[in-house]
Amino acid sequence: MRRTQVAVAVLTRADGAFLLASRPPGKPYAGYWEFPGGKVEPGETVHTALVRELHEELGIEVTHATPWITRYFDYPHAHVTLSFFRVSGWHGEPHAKEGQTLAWQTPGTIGVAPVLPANHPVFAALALPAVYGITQAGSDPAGFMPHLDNALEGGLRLIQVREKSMPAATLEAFARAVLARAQAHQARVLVNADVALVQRIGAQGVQLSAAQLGELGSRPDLPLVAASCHNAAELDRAEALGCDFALLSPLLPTPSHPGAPALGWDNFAALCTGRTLPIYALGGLGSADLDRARRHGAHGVALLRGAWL
Ligand SMILES: Nc1nc2c([nH]c(=O)n2[C@@H]2O[C@H](COP(=O)(O)OP(=O)(O)OP(=O)(O)O)[C@@H](O)[C@H]2O)c(=O)[nH]1
Ligand SMILES: [Mg+2]
Repeated sequence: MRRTQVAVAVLTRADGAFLLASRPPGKPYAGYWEFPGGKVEPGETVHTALVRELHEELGIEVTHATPWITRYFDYPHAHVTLSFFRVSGWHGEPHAKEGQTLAWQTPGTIGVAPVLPANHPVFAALALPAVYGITQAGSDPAGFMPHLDNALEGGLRLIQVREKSMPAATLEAFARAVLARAQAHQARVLVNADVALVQRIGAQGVQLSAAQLGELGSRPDLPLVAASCHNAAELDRAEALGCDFALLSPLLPTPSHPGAPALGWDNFAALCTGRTLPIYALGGLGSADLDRARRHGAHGVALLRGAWL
């Protein structure tokens, strides 16, 4: 069956709420909740289709839309490729022009049902924050804690414990301390590479190395599984394993990996295109680079030094 190309919008307000619409009577899956959007017509790019659909369905003019993730789903009536965009800028007040019902939703707590079956993983992806902080305690775990507290106070909600040079016992104590502080802020913690350590301390997930991606036969049984990727083959593997998100690095040259060839923005954007996984850009970035990273297809930015300033 031919694949139908669909442009889909996650219209997001400044307070983080996003818009869902119920499908009007007469369409397949009438009454189901979906993101606004619709089919790409001949001669259109996905972006122009998105702009047209939001004008037709909601009466708004899109001013800022960035590519996000892609979903491939087979319905009995159609095989669809759903190209999701985040829409964060528009003129006008969204209103239902086609008999839909509209509802603003908070990420993490969807208050409407049923939703279109293709969309379930999309809500989990939307609940991943924009910034992923990677610890840099080095040989001073105690000295790192005030930086962690500051970052949590400042809104950091996703953390990777990655301390390659820490002895095992120190690392376990450090990871437990990070987890306790994170949980007080409903922040989630992943630990680099060590599934057994994640399970022992009850952290939310593991950040798999590219080498582990090649070795694992199946997804570790944890709430969050992320992958560290550097090329298309590793991203393919991360998707096949059913990871929740990926890091893609190094985007720019960085002092933490001197001499490693950087991808650059164009290669980064090409690697993000068509991916089902949300991708965090890593390498040489600061939090001020979030919008630029998103314009190149990133879900968010992963920061080492930049998360703990
Ligand atoms: N708009 C939209 N479509 C979705 C989502 N999820 C999903 O599986 N789809 C599927 O994508 C396809 C295209 O959707 P659509 O019915 O909105 O297309 P459209 O606006 O061009 O409508 P039309 O064909 O009635 O003119 C449908 O098969 C729909 O089930 C979603 O979140 N939003
Ligand atoms: Mg539509």
